Amino acid sequence: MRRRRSVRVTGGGERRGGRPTAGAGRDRRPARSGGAPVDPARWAAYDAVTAVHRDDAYANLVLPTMLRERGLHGRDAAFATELTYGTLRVRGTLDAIVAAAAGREVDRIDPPARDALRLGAYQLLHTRVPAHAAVSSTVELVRAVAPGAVGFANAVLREISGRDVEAWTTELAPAYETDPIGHLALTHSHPQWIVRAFAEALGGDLAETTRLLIEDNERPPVHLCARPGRADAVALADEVGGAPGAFSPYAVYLPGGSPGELPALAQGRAHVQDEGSQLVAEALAGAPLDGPDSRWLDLCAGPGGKAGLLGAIAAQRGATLTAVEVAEHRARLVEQAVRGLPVTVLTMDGRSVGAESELPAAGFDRVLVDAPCSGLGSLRRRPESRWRRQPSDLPPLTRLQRELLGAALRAVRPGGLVGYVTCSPHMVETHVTVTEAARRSGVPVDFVDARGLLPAGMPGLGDGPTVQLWPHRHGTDAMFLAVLRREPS
Ligand SMILES: C[S@@+](CC[C@H](N)C(=O)[O-])C[C@H]1O[C@@H](n2cnc3c(N)ncnc32)[C@H](O)[C@@H]1O
Repeated sequence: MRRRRSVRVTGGGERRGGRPTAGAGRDRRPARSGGAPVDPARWAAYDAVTAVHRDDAYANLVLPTMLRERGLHGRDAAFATELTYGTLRVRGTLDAIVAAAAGREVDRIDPPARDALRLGAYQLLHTRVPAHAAVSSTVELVRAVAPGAVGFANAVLREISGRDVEAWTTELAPAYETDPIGHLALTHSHPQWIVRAFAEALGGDLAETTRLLIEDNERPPVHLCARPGRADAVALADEVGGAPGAFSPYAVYLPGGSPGELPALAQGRAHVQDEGSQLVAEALAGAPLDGPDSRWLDLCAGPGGKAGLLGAIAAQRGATLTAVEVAEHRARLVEQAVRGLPVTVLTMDGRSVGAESELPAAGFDRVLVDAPCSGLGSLRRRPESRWRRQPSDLPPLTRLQRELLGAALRAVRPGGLVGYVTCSPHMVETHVTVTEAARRSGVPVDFVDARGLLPAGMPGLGDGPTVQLWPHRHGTDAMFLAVLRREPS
């Protein structure tokens, strides 16, 4: 029987089992039973992947902390990051291959051995690590975390190493002709329901859906937003060694993938923000509006990315922004993000428009609803999220989205504008929510063609009046934007 051995990462840098963490980056810890040592980068990747699967941790939060605590930099940190994010992203395909090689479902493999095998399979199938090194280092990892599974792991890895990833997926995926969604899901490592939702949002175009799935599996570049009035994108790009964005006038693409401790961020001249988020915020701020234009509202502000940009634009235009966030800790993040800008942060439920004096009905000229959503549009930035999300998440989310958009339509004055945004292309969170919320609100509205609010010449914006951005078309997260004008009274 295999013994389970839990390896736990704690905030204090201690692990059960006595392996030190803090400052251990240079250590070559001996394997437990006399094998070769496992290097710190693979340990970090293993511990991060395990924390995600066992503790529901987020890789983009847990891994940087681990790297810092263990003193991992440069190539070690890059390797640990590649292993962690890559393994989590393509877990679905890896699991099918591990199961086939093991002759049993992955659910029937002990979790420590299972995560080690996923990491080993990733190295064999998706990296240039020589096969013998991928196998031996993974076997040593298994020796440390699941000693009873060493022989099993060795056999499974040798079986996997006999073919490349194309050969494996050709064997395991259903035929494209009879089951295109199942084929794409296994080949490109996405849950089937998500592939189906993407295909629907792309009008059933499976070739384009495939391009999107491929893009979702790439490591995305970090985008910075040069805050208007505080920084210029071209100068910031020079300063950080990056490149100005293709579409947003504020965007800078950062080389190397990590913003680290950039002075521009510390000094509030810029913040990290996907270019798509910048574009939808800028679109709402720039939409033509008759009459007063000084009271802006962000109804779902945490953690404050769009509030930071809107606040900076508001400062230039003599407007003020009210930023509403229901979660206390996220409201505090908004406060940090808007420091020095003409923004008032309210910790309250955005649905209370008309019931709270700070959120008067018909009291705002421009209102943003950046609604809580499934996040299916930013899967490339959150490697584990595609496996965590479930179709059953959608009904409560869409109810909340409708209620928040209804509140926004109450909050905007006659003639004013509401921007509805999701970081999801799922039709029930985009078109269905907007149509239903507008119908139920009883507030008469017209759609503004959002295509005309985006930079001239931007390709692939569809037939309007709403806009769906896409990673594979625009290099942005898949942000959706609808702009509604409340009919003047
Ligand atoms: C998609 S995020 C907004 C992202 C933000 N606009 C930005 O750019 O950083 C949605 C936010 O809405 C908040 N939220 C959820 N329900 C809410 C409610 N009823 N009222 C106000 N905020 C709510 C969530 O806590 C979350 O912070």
